[in-house]
Amino acid sequence: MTTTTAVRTAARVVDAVKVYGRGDTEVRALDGVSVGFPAGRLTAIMGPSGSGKSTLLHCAAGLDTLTSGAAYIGDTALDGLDDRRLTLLRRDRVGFVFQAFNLVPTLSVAENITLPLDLAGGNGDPEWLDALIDVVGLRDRLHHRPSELSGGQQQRVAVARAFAGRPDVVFADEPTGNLDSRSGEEVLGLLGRAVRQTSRTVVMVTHDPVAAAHADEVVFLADGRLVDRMESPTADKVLDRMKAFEVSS
Ligand SMILES: Nc1ncnc2c1ncn2[C@@H]1O[C@H](COP(=O)(O)OP(=O)(O)OP(=O)(O)O)[C@@H](O)[C@H]1O
Repeated sequence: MTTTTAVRTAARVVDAVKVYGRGDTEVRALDGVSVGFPAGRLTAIMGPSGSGKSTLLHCAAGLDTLTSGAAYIGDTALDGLDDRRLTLLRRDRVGFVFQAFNLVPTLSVAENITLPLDLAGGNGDPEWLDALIDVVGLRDRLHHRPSELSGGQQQRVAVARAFAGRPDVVFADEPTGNLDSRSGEEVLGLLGRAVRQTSRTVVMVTHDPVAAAHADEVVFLADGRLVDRMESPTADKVLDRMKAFEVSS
């Protein structure tokens, strides 16, 4: 029997190229990126503005397609999927958290959390949902409407919703971008707990070194290329690495 110590990747891209526009207006947002996001970990994607962070996240998550190269969720190649299968994969195996909370104002907190499951025609796993409500600390708010919650609480609902269907990987694009620093810390702490307590995978785009310090690892992009990776980041180390980009650009 062969034993392997290789860490399973929840999502990855190989030789990812994304070109927007044509001719004079052509932008090479991703220029040959190969990166894997290990299962059971929180990975942050950092880099200067315009370096391709959101493009990488969207292409890795199947929200956008690559110009060339390949994107995988687990072992499933996204470019081999027709629209229907891609929709099912996004629904069943991927969760999303965006800067805007995107909650449905007329639904309660509980209904917002289970909305993806309801749309998929299932009830989800009651024990999982129950544990999740404790992880996000929303048990006493379940029957409130989003407008009755603070921004931080609303984003916690969005995080719970993203994890509700036990996805293989949750993609978060600037999840603290609309929050004050205290609420942002709460949501980041929550993402970290969700990864540790539920063994799920989170990939998060951020421009904030303090946010990136919550990750197990940071990957750095510059000009559409992967230029560095940092294990066990601290805000200071990430800030120093980002300053080096300013010097070199
Ligand atoms: N839909 C689009 N059409 C044309 N160009 C685009 C499009 N989306 C992104 N770009 C360009 O691709 C490059 C990478 O953009 P992207 O949003 O991925 O960067 P980012 O690192 O997330 O930036 P920021 O930190 O400012 O959000 C930028 O030059 C951007 O202007």
